[in-house]
Amino acid sequence: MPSRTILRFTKMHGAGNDFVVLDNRDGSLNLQPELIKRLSDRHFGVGADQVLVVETAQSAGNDFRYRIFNADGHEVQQCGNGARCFAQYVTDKGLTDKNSIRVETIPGVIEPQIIRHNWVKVNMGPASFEPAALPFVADGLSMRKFGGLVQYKLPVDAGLVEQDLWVSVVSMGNPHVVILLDQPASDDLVQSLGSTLESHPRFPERVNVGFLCVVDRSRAHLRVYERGVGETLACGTGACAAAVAGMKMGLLSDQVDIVKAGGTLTIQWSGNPDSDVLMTGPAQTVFEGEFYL
Ligand SMILES: N[C@@H](CCC[C@H](N)C(=O)O)C(=O)O
Repeated sequence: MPSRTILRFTKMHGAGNDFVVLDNRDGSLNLQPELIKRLSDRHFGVGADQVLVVETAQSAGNDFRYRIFNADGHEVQQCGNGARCFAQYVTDKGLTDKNSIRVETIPGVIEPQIIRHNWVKVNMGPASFEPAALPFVADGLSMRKFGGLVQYKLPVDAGLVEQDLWVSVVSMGNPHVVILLDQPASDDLVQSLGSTLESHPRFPERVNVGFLCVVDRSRAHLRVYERGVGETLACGTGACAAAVAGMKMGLLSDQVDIVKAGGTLTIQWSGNPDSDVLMTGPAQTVFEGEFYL
């Protein structure tokens, strides 16, 4: 029997947004795009929307470093559902005995807190509505205000939709465009408009596309076509972005349940520009395994 190099992993999900979680505290993993793509592949690999990596913190006072890779192999800045799974993972593995941890990500430190087993609240830091933060090239576009939120008139040609579309942009450390609809988005709309906007030239680093439909002031439906993945059953930063957009528009209260195909996340935000966005929801281990490299 030939010897095989084995990569141990944990499969997790947060509201159906699924992850392969790797422990790289010793820095030994070679996290090349090819490996990420193989792990994420639903037919030839484990299957995941994102690969999450646990590393040691680089600054004193922080507990861990958290790296995130989309299924297409690209490293990205932030992942909300992943943040809850990250906290549950380091707790389950006994890597910390703290209830609340400080976790380094590319845009800054986030603070997940275990509320109870498999239920995590995360301080995701502030939202930004500045185009440059995504980045989004807004030059020359018409703008209007919806409540306190700027909307941009974006020319789109996406098969089903060939028109000017009013959109808002939000950075949760990673880029989001939010489209407000009167009714929940159809599959066709999410696929055609999602894929077109994800790589629209106005978003040079591509974008996550959220389709928001408000039910009442404390509840909204959301579908997200994620950058580097396609539509997922839930997107945590997408829920934060859509919720704060809806709050700024005056349509949602300061605590809202965002309902997605895979589950519901609760988002809280005071509305002050510098205040942090809080996200609460599930984080579940599914299985552990060994991947043959
Ligand atoms: N599923 C995530 C977001 C993951 C990253 C995103 N696709 C991006 O490219 O920015 C979440 O729960 O936030």
